[in-house]
Amino acid sequence: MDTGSQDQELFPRGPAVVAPGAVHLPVHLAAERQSELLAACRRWALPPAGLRTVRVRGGVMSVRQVGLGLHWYPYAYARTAVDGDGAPVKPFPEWLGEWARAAVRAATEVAAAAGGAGFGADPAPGEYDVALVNFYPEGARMGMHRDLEERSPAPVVSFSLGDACVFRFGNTESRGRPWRDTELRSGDAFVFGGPARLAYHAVPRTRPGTAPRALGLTGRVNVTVRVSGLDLANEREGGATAEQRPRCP
Ligand SMILES: O=C(O)CCC(=O)C(=O)O
Ligand SMILES: [Fe+2]
Repeated sequence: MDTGSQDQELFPRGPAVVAPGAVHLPVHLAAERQSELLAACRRWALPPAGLRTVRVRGGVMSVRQVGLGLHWYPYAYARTAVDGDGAPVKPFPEWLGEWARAAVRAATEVAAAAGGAGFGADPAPGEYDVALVNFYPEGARMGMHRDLEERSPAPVVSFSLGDACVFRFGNTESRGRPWRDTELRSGDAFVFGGPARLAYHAVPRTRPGTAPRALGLTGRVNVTVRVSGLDLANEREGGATAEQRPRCP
């Protein structure tokens, strides 16, 4: 079915449990909050340790990224932009952790009302400590992957800004089916944890030109907020902790 923006008034989008432990929260961020988050993303994108092109085995990702709190690179975390300009990663702001916790609370209510799986214990204040900001210019996509570099089972919270996209949420076993496609629009949040924490997911395409005009963004920005479960101060320099795992460009 076409779920274009013109249908929004006729068929208001409600929160949905996409898989056990995976909840879509449409219009979670009001327009003002979206602008606030976008303004922050623009600051974070500036050097040092700003937006960069990510090299993976077999090429470069079409999505450009910047990390907060810790720097994610294929396929580990570090304290500095080891595959960028080498500068210390920008700090993770406390307010963004609070936004993530609020989204988890909202998603928990949705999951409970549906009688489904929750996310385990609510993350404590200050527990969210890293974020990955993804910028999708027209034509960018992200292949099927799992978020494996964190050592915490806490739910991942994703906030979307700008152009809508198709968000493909699969299973924990393989990159293949079954999966479910959800349209994520500007202001939507998506929370995945519990039994869905290690599920494969992807962004097969964005829908160029669908960003709310007032936001003033060409393209799509996604901010995923996570609990790293890592204390890199006590780990070896560079902080590589995860096995080499492919995240397709
Ligand atoms: O852009 C998105 O909605 C998903 C991003 C994602 O999966 C990731 O950063 O690991
Ligand atoms: Fe991901």
